[in-house]
Amino acid sequence: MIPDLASRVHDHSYRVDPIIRTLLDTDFYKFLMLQMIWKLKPDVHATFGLHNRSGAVRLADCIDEKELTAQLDHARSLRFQKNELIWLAGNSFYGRTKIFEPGFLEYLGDFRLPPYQLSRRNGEFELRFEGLWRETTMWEVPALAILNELRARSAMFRMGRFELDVLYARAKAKLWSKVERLRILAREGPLKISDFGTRRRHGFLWQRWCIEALREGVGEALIGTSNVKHAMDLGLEAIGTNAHELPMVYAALAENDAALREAPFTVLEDWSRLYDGNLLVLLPDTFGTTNFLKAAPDWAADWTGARPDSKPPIEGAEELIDWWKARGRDPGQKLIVLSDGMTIDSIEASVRHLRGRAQVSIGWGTNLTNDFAGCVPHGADVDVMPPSLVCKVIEVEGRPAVKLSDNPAKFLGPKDEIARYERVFGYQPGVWRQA
Ligand SMILES: Nc1ncnc2c1ncn2[C@@H]1O[C@H](COP(=O)(O)OP(=O)(O)OP(=O)(O)O)[C@@H](O)[C@H]1O
Ligand SMILES: O=P(O)(O)OC[C@H]1O[C@H](OP(=O)(O)OP(=O)(O)O)[C@H](O)[C@@H]1O
Ligand SMILES: O=C(O)c1cccnc1
Repeated sequence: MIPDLASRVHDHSYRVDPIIRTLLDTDFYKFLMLQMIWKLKPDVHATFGLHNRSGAVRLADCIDEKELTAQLDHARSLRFQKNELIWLAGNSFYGRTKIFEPGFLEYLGDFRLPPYQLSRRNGEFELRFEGLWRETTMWEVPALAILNELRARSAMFRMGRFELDVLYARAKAKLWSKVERLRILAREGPLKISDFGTRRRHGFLWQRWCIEALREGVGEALIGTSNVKHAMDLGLEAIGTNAHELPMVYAALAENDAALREAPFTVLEDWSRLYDGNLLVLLPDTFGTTNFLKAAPDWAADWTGARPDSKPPIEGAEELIDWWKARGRDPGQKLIVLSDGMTIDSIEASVRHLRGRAQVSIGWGTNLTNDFAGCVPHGADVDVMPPSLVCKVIEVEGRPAVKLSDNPAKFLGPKDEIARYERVFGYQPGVWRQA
């Protein structure tokens, strides 16, 4: 039973209240990827780093460094509990039992989050995680969830009991109005939606409220949550695909341009050695979607679906549909996971547009689990707007990691390496926009 949220925030403001309480409080795809890393790249070192894309919000201005340290240290003190490992071992995921090997579960038994490096520069935190990839990768989601929740707490710290009550009442009503629109959408035709909102959520219990509200509101249309702890507790499916870090690390490890060009497809080959069925979802945009699809081996078109993650959703989906058609596959049988900054408006528009043309599934993140805009009693929205924080792999075995994406705002890496990747992959900026 979820406690009264306003009372809880009020009552918990006087002592350390751990944000991450279990290592299962993370995205399911992290476990899928971790098993592959543990099996195929156990000795690779990869550094992850925090990157704040919202220039206007300086985290160190609103988050107390000591509190941040206490939260990060608490997360480092966690171990997987026996019952959690038994659940991971015995539960079926994507219709498959024993998706995790016994050796991997044994590895998890000894797992703890590796050390972190925290410093400050120009009013901003620098947070880095250096070490083995099979350890550092697990920081991404909890680190982001901690920072986002600390920021939300700092905004709520000065609010009184009734202001908090109104804040949550408004946020609940706001979410419910989205649920009502989804109900209409679900009555019109197929709808599949999943919570992807762990990393940028307002808080753990708020995320749970959102998931449970969605479940009551849309029923079967809620296919699950990417959050493993919520999935376990609520008896929901754990949902996951794969992330940019895989091609980013493989690319950084490439010894020459030819190997670099092949790296995104080597990732797919390795992934398909471990997983099949609905877990074969292409992530085409790491170094640009158009060139990825053009260069992709024909067998890639046999994968179950794709997750376009940086073009506007309809354009991204249309490009995939054209590609499957050109490769002689039926797009109507393919799964398209839309997950980049989805809002209720873009969900409605893309689901309606794509109905009957492909199987669409929505991964709903920030706009599900951290939308308090217009809910603050004094109207100071800026304090509750989630900053665009990411925690990305930045260095691999001493070499810089690069992400291009279809959206230049998401580029990562040193300028000269970005230029090299653009050349090697034949990156085509904005080609899709002119279509
Ligand atoms: N961040 C979190 N991660 C996992 N579980 C959580 C988290 N926050 C709350 N819970 C769980 O939700 C329930 C209600 O939480 P809450 O913290 O309000 O309980 P509590 O009795 O006040 O405990 P505490 O004083 O330790 O916070 C408890 O079962 C708690 O374990
Ligand atoms: O609804 P949202 O808040 O967008 O959450 C979901 C997004 O989060 C992840 O990427 P992340 O933003 O961490 O990195 P990226 O933007 O570089 O893909 C994921 O790839 C989704 O795009
Ligand atoms: O599994 C995924 O693809 C996923 C989950 C959460 C957030 N972003 C992506």
